[in-house]
Amino acid sequence: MEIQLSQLMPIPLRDKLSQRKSDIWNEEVTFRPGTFVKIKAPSGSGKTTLIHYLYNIRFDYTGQIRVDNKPWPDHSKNEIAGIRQQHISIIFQDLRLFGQLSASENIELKRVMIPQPYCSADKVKEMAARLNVTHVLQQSGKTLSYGERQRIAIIRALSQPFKWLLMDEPFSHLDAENARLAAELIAEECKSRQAGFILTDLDDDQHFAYDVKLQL
Ligand SMILES: Nc1ncnc2c1ncn2[C@@H]1O[C@H](COP(=O)(O)OP(=O)(O)OP(=O)(O)O)[C@@H](O)[C@H]1O
Repeated sequence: MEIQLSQLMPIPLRDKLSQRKSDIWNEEVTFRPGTFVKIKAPSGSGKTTLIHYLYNIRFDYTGQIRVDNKPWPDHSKNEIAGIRQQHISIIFQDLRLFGQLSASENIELKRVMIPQPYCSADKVKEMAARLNVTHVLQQSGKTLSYGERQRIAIIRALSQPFKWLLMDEPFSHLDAENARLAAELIAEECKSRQAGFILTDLDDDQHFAYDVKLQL
């Protein structure tokens, strides 16, 4: 599944962004299937805005985003729901766990959303063990530390099928060792699905062998 951007520009940021050079804003960009893409940008330059455009939950832009060769607005509601269940997964910067549900229930909601779950309950346990969060699985979302929330959000995103994984500063609350463990798991899961990812971050990093590096 290819994602193509054509002359994409956030309407509220047009004046600010048109004054600086970007590899993405107002350019032609194609994200090829299976590629590991890093998008680097300083704070406030639109990383979250871009991720929300790519996931089709924010629409205040000019230009076009084509998913599977079709602009987002031309997809029906059912098609969009299907793409989010089967083809595009996401780790939000603000994580978006349900505070009243346990960590385990937060993951389970996503895992069983599709009739044939992609990933088994044992696989979830295995991922939790690898990311050192087994001990918080029964804890409510609102009592988790941000680092724990981030790892639960990563596991939740990996528990569904996808061809693209969108990640908005996915290691911002993790220490170096836990970030390394999370990156290793994400890379493995992407490779096994022949999936790509689009990751935003503030700075350079060595977490992945990126195929493409872009400046926002
Ligand atoms: N709906 C909106 N209307 C106007 N301005 C907005 C809107 N949403 C975000 N902004 C502004 O757009 C800019 C980019 O915001 P965004 O959250 O995308 O940046 P970011 O690169 O993800 O930042 P950070 O690294 O701090 O998370 C910010 O200056 C923000 O204040």
